[in-house]
Amino acid sequence: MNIVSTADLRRTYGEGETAVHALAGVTLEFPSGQFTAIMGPSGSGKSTLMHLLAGLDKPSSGSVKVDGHEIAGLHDTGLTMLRRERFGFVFQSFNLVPVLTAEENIKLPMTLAGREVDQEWFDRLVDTVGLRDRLTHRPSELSGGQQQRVAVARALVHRPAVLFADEPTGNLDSRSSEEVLNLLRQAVDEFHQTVIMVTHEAAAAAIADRIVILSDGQVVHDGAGTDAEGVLDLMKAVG
Ligand SMILES: Nc1ncnc2c1ncn2[C@@H]1O[C@H](COP(=O)(O)OP(=O)(O)OP(=O)(O)O)[C@@H](O)[C@H]1O
Repeated sequence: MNIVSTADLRRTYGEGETAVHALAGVTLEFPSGQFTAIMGPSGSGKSTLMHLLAGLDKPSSGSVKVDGHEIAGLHDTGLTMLRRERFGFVFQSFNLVPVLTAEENIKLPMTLAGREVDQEWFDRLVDTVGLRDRLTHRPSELSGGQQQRVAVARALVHRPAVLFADEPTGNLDSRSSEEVLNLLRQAVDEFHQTVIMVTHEAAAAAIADRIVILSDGQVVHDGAGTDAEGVLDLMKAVG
């Protein structure tokens, strides 16, 4: 089953001669339980695509469906609800709340939604991300890798339909990157999560089941995952 799908998705910034076609007709399907890496050169439309998929921006034309329902026409409150209920987010800049402890940060999506935290799930997440002994620490007392692991747990605490990751390893050293990527992989393999990750790092994309490459706002490659060398070859092949 497709959790998210797009049809002829377009997003144009500006008008007339100066218009930028950030997305120029993208049709993609994202089945449940798949780990997709979205790649492409700078300015190819990766962030624009992710923002549209996640209901953070509205398309100029075309369709975005979540669970088979069109979201392009939803009002802001509807989109906010959708994001809160169905999506989890991990960004390059961890985006944790500085005054909250790691535990409070992880539980925040539930607190905001006024929902009870499933303690068993919380415990499993905390053990998976390896932060049991850091739960009372504030973000400033954690390393970058630890902060990103808090962010991953936070993104999963409400069991989202899709976890969106935007350059999740962009601010991390290679060891922390590997830890965070392995966590995302575990989320797919063990928790049957669906992950859509934007990255320009071949080593990061190599963890995915599927590689989508954008160029000038269009899909120029959509195929099975491969190792880092294979990803680099793909990137070269599409120019
Ligand atoms: N708010 C905006 N206003 C005008 N143009 C924009 C805006 N956002 C993005 N663009 C343009 O749309 C195109 C796609 O941008 P986008 O950020 O989606 O690319 P990207 O692949 O994510 O790039 P990067 O890897 O550098 O983050 C670029 O040409 C960019 O300059």
